[in-house]
Amino acid sequence: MSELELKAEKLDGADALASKRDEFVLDDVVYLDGNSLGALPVSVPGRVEDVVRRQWGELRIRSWTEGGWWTAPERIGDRIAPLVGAAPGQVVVGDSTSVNVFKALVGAVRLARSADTGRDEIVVDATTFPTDGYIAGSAARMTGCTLRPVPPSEVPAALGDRTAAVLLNHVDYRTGRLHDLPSLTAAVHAAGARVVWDLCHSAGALPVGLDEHGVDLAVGCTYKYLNGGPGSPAFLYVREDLQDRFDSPLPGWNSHAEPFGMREEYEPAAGAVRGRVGTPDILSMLALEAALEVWDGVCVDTVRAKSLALTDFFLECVEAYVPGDRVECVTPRAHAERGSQVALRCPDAGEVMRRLIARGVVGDFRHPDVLRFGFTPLYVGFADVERAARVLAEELAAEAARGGPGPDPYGGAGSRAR
Ligand SMILES: Cc1ncc(COP(=O)(O)O)c(C=O)c1O
Ligand SMILES: Nc1ccccc1C(=O)C[C@H](N)C(=O)O
Repeated sequence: MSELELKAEKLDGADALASKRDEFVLDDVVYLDGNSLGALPVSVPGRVEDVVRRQWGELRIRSWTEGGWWTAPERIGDRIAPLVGAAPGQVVVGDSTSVNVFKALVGAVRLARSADTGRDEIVVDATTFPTDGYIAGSAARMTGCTLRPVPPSEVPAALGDRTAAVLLNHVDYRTGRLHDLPSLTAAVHAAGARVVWDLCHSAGALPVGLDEHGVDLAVGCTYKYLNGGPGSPAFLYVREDLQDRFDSPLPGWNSHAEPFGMREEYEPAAGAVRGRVGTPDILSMLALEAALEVWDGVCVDTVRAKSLALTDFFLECVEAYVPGDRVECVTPRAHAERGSQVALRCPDAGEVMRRLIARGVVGDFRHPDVLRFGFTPLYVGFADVERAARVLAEELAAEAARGGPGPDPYGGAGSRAR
């Protein structure tokens, strides 16, 4: 056994979360793509079977009330709340992240304007995952605002009297950079504006502290580190003291104070329910509820500590195994600036990733040249990390022996990038 294999064995032996892996359906693949689609928790198939056969098949309409379907969005929101540092009553589950970005951002502009009508700018993370940028553009057009894309580090300097709302990513999907949520939130507030945080790449991976840091609104998906399944519903956080003034741009009947009153006039419900829109997607939602059971007894600080240990160890193994100039790490080394992934730039990343996947090391490729490896502390171990780095080094060496990078597998176009 090599020194790093021995080290991996020792780290796995001391891992307080090691037994969690058995709560997931995994084979001998090294799965480092939980930042795109989390693995399947063992409890989910049985629960989905019950929801479909018994709750839907036998109880039918009674399940909306007796089976707790109607209140699932708030109930499951309260299960997610402690994972993102929120007290109960502020998180609701439903719709996609994209839809919740829209609700939150338009809601944030309306909140800012209720105090100062002169605010007419939306600042958006210039490096954002595309959907947030597209939706911010539409939100700006709808609200008569100007859209200002700004790199997160330059956001404080860009804020002013005209800023209505700021949309930021907690962790950059491509580089894995963790942005400073407390200080950026404080800067936005000092300028009199409202902030919306996209937590897709931090929820379930690291402490967020929404209440502690006074965040206004936040959204996140549940299919990455929360393992809710493909397309599982997203969540929306509206801070308690803002809920009465939160004016959703999608005021569907599910957010009405009295949905079954079927009244002509809209009267928004109190609390997190105000963030709902239409009928919840119960099958996905209850699959997510089952998936969240793996968090019972798990502390996010423990998850964060293991996440940093995993990414540290991956960087150590890559440095030891991979020739220096072959890859460039674009994920910050500083723990305070690192999410739960490592992104390596490499000239023919698409082809390299294809080869890694063929050898049982599953990460993903992000346009134009990034190998992305996500580390989900609940089911990734240190031996996985060592193996991934070793296979990466072997594939890069094999490629060099073949005469270097081949042609760009995507022909230089972005169509295959996700
Ligand atoms: C930061 C971020 N926001 C939003 C999304 C996607 O939103 P949706 O769940 O609506 O597809 C993703 C990933 O898909 C993401 O990484
Ligand atoms: N929802 C998906 C559906 C299909 C394929 C990927 C995704 C992702 O979530 C991508 C992810 N947001 C990313 O950070 O690249």
